Amino acid sequence: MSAVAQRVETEADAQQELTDGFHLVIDALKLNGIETIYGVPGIPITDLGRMAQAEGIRVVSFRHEQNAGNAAAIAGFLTKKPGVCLTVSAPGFLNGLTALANATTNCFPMILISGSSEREIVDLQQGDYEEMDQLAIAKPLCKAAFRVLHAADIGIGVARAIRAAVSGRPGGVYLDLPAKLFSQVMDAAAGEKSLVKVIDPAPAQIPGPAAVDRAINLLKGAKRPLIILGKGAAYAQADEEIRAFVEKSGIPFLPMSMAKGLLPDTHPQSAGAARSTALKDSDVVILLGARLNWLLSHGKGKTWGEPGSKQFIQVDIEPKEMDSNVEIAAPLVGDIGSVVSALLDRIDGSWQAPPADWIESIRSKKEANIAKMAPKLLKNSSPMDFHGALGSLKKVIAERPDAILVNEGANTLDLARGIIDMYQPRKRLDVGTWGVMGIGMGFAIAAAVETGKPVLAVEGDSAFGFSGMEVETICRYDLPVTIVIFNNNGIYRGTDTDPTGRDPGTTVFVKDSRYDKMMEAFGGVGVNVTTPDELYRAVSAAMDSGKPTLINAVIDPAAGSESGNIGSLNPQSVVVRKK
Ligand SMILES: CC(C)(COP(=O)(O)OP(=O)(O)OC[C@H]1O[C@@H](n2cnc3c(N)ncnc32)[C@H](O)[C@@H]1OP(=O)(O)O)[C@@H](O)C(=O)NCCC(=O)NCCSC=O
Repeated sequence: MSAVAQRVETEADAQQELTDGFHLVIDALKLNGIETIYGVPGIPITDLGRMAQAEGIRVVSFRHEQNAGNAAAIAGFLTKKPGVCLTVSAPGFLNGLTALANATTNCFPMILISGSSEREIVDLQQGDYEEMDQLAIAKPLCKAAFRVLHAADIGIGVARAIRAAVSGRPGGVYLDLPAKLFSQVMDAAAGEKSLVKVIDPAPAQIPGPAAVDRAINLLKGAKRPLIILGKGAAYAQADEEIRAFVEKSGIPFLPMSMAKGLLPDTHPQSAGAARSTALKDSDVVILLGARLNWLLSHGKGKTWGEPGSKQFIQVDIEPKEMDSNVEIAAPLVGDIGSVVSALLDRIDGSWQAPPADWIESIRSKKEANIAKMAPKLLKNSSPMDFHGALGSLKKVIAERPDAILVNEGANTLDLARGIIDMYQPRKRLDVGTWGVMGIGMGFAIAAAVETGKPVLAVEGDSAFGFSGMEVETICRYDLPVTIVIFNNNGIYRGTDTDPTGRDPGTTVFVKDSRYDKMMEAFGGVGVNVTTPDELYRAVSAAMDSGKPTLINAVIDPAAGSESGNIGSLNPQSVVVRKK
């Protein structure tokens, strides 16, 4: 019981049991099955964290709110329950907001709960401690934003936040809790009654029969059909239905990055290693929880072959997603599980497998690409190049298919995505829709906390920098996280120079840094490796030990290309200035 609640209890009728805002927030979260809070303590939520811990909620305290927010977001993706991030007011809130916006963009259910300063002072702009109109700032960056002013409304506020985060298209929700709310006191029985258990927070959305017919007819008429699996399909946890749909239909599938493993990358129907062919030559494409955004070249242009050569079936829970970039011939609005089950029912005796020449053209392209890649993965050179190092990590994951792979960087991301095969759903967590750097340690921590599985975070040296201080958090909570830093001394590569000779080049870091020493500073294991063989041995040992480990993998500073394989997004100057 908080000091305030205690004092009021002794002063008032000793028979009357009281509760306060702190307890009501905790009770509301617990009632709705929230088992973990990710956050950073401070005014005015320090006691909330302490009390939540005392009440049995797992509270994971971070060093920076952005990382706590990313952890909450990916916890939401992994569990289909909203991940909760708790922050202090103004600056802490703003630090968490990047993660909230990223969660919304990626459709991860998350609730950012921030303490805030007094309404009366904020609204008159009288300069309160950490004064900021947080609700107004959060609104455009999330699905919904709520503020609770009275203890009796905490139950409703938490319920609304949960339902908004997980129903329909999931996303980020902001819940503003002013400092004064926490010490508001009310009768305990009335408080308990005011709590709301959210029933059926994400109701199934069944597709209309006509929409299913339209999609099935299109698929039946296709000569070169393709299934694209997005992270929405991974989120849905309809793994068996999706697998059955792919296998019974016989249609080749192409997984987006975080959908890898829904079916194993080694599955005979995978078109992952024949991506260009699959996109360019297909005639009917069914998008399962994948959006036609930049990652799919907006469904048009040379990636997609001849203009007009494509017809799209799109499965999405959000009707407004349809026709966002190109015409969708067969929109299928509903949740992935319900839609796939409906499609599956229609794959009956009259279904014919796709034409053999289509299957063969994907297979031969795939085999050619894999054969071309194979020798590069076996190179045991020192310093390492990306392919040699990733060849080692590919083996590590093949031997531990239930491990979770977190991945960010430029070349480190783009090459790992293709090279490291995934075998199980929701085991690959990466930069997602925005291609955002900084998710690494937050994702790794939540993956370990939520699943208890070994986590391998494969990080570019630049990407790691955004969340690197959380290695202390990993050591403090003794989490089974192995971090590999691909250290090539800079962003993209480590060879740039300042043409004026005054400063370091804008994309380089301190040469030959030893990131492994950071881990040792906090009692974890640090290892420095220079060959793929050493890397394989060090990562295998770390993952088997379950001890927090950071492996500094020395990569040739000249290895790597600008922006990995999305260099075309980087504008280039067309003017050469005369000196
Ligand atoms: C936009 C993309 C979806 C598409 O990239 P593409 O290069 O077209 O495809 P990728 O999937 O990367 O595959 C590249 C090629 O490798 C082939 N490929 C894929 N897997 C394999 C395996 N296992 N073996 C052999 N070859 C393979 C694939 O068929 C392609 O060849 P072909 O079929 O022959 O073409 C991707 O680049 C992406 O997800 N980018 C996000 C990057 C990001 O977020 N960066 C953060 C910012 S970095 C900050 O600077």
